[in-house]
Amino acid sequence: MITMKDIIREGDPILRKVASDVELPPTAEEKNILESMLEFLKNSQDEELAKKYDLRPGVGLAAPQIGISKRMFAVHFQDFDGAEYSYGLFNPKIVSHSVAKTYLSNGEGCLSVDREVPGYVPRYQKITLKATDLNGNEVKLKLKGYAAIVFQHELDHLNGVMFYDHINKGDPFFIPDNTIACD
Ligand SMILES: O=CN(O)CCNC(=O)c1cccc(Cl)c1Cl
Ligand code: NI
Repeated sequence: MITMKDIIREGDPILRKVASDVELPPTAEEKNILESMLEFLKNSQDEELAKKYDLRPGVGLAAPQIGISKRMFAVHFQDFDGAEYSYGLFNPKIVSHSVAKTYLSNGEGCLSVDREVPGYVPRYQKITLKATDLNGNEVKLKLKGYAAIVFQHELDHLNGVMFYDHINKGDPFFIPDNTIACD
């Protein structure tokens, strides 16, 4: 099982690389890895298991964060209106997005960043994302608000982007035009 010792921390160049496409169909090993990433997220959100294995909670995990520079990530969370998202995705791609942006009023955090980085992280408010899921099916997801934010945080990891790259250097709590809080 994946534990915190497997999580790559900032400073490791792999977090700044553009990850490589996964050749489809994925190998059994690639599927096992993605399934273990999803299992980590579920474990990290289970009070007993998180305590037992000293896991920091996460709603998403991208392969570069466990040292694998491949275009795959897992998400496991409920959004504010209770919709559940639990996916392992290969080669995710944003195919369209809103002009409008959104952000979480408490900012973002990252398992690869062992420090608080305060500030708003403006992201597209709505995205349409295409990918191949763990069962080998093409999925097309229309996401907005918190779900859109989480998927964009993970997709950033596949492109070597960290959440704090989006925080305004001069004023971390600057709110750009066309940007509204998601919560
Ligand atoms: O890349 C994934 N992680 O680093 C897992 C830890 N961070 C979170 O769960 C998290 C927390 C707040 C906002 C967002 Cl958008 C995310 Cl994703
Ligand atoms: Ni992260």
